[in-house]
Amino acid sequence: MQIDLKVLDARMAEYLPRYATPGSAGLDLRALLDEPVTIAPGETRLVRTGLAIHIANPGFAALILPRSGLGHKKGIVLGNLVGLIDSDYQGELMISTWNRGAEPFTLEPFERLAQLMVVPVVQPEFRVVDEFDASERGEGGFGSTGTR
Ligand SMILES: O=c1ccn([C@H]2C[C@H](O)[C@@H](COP(=O)(O)OP(=O)(O)OP(=O)(O)O)O2)c(=O)[nH]1
Ligand SMILES: [Mg+2]
Repeated sequence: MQIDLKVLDARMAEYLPRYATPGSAGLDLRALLDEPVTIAPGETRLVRTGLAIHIANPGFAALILPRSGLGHKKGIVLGNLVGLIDSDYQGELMISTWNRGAEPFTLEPFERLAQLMVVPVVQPEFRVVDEFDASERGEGGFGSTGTR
């Protein structure tokens, strides 16, 4: 599959997203910054990537996810928890960067900050009914099958 990609800032041309290994699900996204930025504990900053994609096919979307190492060790995750990139979005990919940790974090220009995963999407039609066909679970939820 191919997805159109625009390089919105020439500095990103040498950092085009690529799969790090043959089995990678995600592509690292880098921070487009003029200089290092320090994000205080609790602070959220919208960080540019300098890239835009147009997925075009409504059967796909992309998710922006945290990088595990930054998230676990430094507390750098996403202010929206997960970013959803619609197939018709043509604007710049932006990373809502939340320092949920206890220490200030200095983000360096072009540092790998988050990752992008392309996923299949279905857009079902909704058929309004009065009753559902019976299922084993029925309406049980929120621990109804036990907690361990
Ligand atoms: O982390 C993110 C999340 C979203 N987007 C872009 C792509 C997405 O297609 C668009 C809209 O995102 P979403 O629908 O989640 O936000 P919204 O608050 O509902 O905005 P809108 O009214 O534009 O749909 O913003 C990003 O660049 N980064
Ligand atoms: Mg929306």
